[in-house]
Amino acid sequence: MPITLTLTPPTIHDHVPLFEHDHVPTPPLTMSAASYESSPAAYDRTAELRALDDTYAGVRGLVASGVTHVPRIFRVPDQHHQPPQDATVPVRAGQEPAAIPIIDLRCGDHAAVVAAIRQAAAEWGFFKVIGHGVPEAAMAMAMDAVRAFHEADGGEGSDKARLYSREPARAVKYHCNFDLYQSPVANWRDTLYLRMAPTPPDAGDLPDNCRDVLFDYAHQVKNLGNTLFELLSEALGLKPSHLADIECNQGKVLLCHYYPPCPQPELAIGTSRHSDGGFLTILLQDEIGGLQIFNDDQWVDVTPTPGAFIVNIGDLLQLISNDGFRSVEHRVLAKDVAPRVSIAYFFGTHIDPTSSRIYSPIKELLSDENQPLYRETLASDYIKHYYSIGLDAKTALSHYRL
Ligand SMILES: O=C(O)CCC(=O)C(=O)O
Ligand SMILES: [Fe+2]
Repeated sequence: MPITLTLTPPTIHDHVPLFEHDHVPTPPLTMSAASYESSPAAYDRTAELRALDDTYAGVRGLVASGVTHVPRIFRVPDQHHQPPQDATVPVRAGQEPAAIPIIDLRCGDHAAVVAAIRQAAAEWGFFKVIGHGVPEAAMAMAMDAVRAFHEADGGEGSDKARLYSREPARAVKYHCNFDLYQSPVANWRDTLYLRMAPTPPDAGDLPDNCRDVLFDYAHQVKNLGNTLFELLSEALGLKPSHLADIECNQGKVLLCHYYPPCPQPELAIGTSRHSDGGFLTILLQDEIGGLQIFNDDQWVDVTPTPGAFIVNIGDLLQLISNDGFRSVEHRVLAKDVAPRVSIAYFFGTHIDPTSSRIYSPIKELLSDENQPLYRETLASDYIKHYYSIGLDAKTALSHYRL
């Protein structure tokens, strides 16, 4: 299977404190639990990344092989668990989620819903929605299908082997870390990637065991996304169709994540801290937990709420709203209890690399008191920039700040 790799030399890991080993073996470049008990002297990060990639089996395959220690490519530097540089207080994990708003879209009071969304998007950048109209059965079936895909064997001829790729042009692919060779820390996570729009994938490309269910799920969540874009437009004081008119909802990507149980969760991270690059994300998580957002100088748990979706603002919506809405950093902790499944549905024209659309702060929102905070950007340039950085930094948006 052809895989195009862009290799970058290791960075932060050169400075990570090394683990103590009495014995210094040379790790073979094959995928086994033993090969990942790598030693300080023999550590070749790029080779180990490649070794993992070459298995086509991801973190799930590693765990299935019986690994009992977190391999170094996944080990998080100490500073990773610290807040971003501008924060002033230490991290406190395990916060109560008291203030993350839960918004009932069917409450019957349209103005109240718009006001709640305005406040949540401006203050939190994250909120949960209930009364959203997506049948709970469709949500449950999608989660089961994603779990089944990831837990299936990855041997020759399997869907996993067929789909394993990080080729940008492919609409349907499966891989371990889209930014494996860019980011300083490999995440304890595998992902099935489905680009649903602007061009829908061939049905035949989707794995047999989740094709119909995920198509149906994507259809339902697309409708919810359209509703949310209308509400968000109104929340900005614009006509309901404004965000759709400027094509914020055109590109659509589903990321179906699987976080295998981690033998040393304190040494690894499920998803490194990042903000989402697009306009809007609608996330479904199972009951395991681990998602946190960085709010008010601390990490706050986004606890599972049965039947709810989590909605968050992406970088480009922060840019065009001229900071009216916030794109907030979040991360997923590794857990040792059980596998965790989540499905993130991203909306953003920028996901289409051929898009020639330019985004800048929306003119109707600007005034003498509200001067533009960002320079304009070609949608495709933004995404290129975002992907070139990889997760683990919030520098993509700041690059465009005036
Ligand atoms: O798995 C999750 O809960 C979050 C995933 C996420 O943040 C992302 O895909 O951007
Ligand atoms: Fe995210």
